[in-house]
Amino acid sequence: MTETMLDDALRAALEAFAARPRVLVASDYDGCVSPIVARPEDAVPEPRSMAALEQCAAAPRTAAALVSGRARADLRALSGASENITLVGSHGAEFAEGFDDPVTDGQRELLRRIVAEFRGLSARFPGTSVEVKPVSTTLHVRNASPADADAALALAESGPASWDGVQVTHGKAVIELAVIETSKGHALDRLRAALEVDAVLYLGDDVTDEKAFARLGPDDVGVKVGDGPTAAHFRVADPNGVATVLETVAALRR
Ligand SMILES: O=P(O)(O)OC[C@H]1O[C@H](O[C@H]2O[C@H](CO)[C@@H](O)[C@H](O)[C@H]2O)[C@H](O)[C@@H](O)[C@@H]1O
Repeated sequence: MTETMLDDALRAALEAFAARPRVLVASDYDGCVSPIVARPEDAVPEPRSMAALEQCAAAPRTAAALVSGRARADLRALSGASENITLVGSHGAEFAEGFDDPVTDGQRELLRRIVAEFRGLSARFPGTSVEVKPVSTTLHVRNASPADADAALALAESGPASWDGVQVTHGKAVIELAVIETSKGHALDRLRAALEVDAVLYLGDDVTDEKAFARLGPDDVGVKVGDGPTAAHFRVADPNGVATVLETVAALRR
């Protein structure tokens, strides 16, 4: 990939951020560190981004994290992140220690029923697929015809998405149903407190990242990746821009 130029305002914000004593550099995974691809299992990271994130994690008084909708174990396997990078899965709910609250038998049973519904839908609509995670499941429609994608999503909405205890997230060519509350904003709050950092940089491309951007303060930097409404103050076009942001911060913190 080619280098992306950062605009002057973003460059200045990154310099001010990097001048803070203790910082956290955190990013979403899919659509940021990895480009969006047809099959979720093929989402490998942009090498420049992972190298820069590892450099940040190794720099003095600098923490690095990936905060993803993925199952934490899948995030570890796909990203190839070292133990130096903090991984948070399940849209901000899944830490190395597990979930904030134990997942109940009732929630496990609800998830089992949702997965069964999704598998039934997926069997009816070619090109759709089901991803099962510890507290949620995702119906993917990226590889279905537009008509089949719309029909599958509509049936998911009117079916399991309407059940009691189900949290609905709309993402990129997916609908995701969780049996616990998830929030990347909560994840950032928890990381900020645990790591005792003075400022946070967060990059994200999807609707779930807006909960993280909403938790950023005046000393923090939020970078939206791609188009769409956002609470972030800065924007880059694509994962190539993410790599440039991370490389810039890594160089400033070295
Ligand atoms: O929070 P993220 O790290 O951005 O994870 C969000 C979801 O990402 C994955 O799905 C998305 O990426 C896939 C691979 O590029 C793409 O095929 C799919 O259409 C996208 O929605 C992942 O599969 C989900 O589990 C995550 O929730």
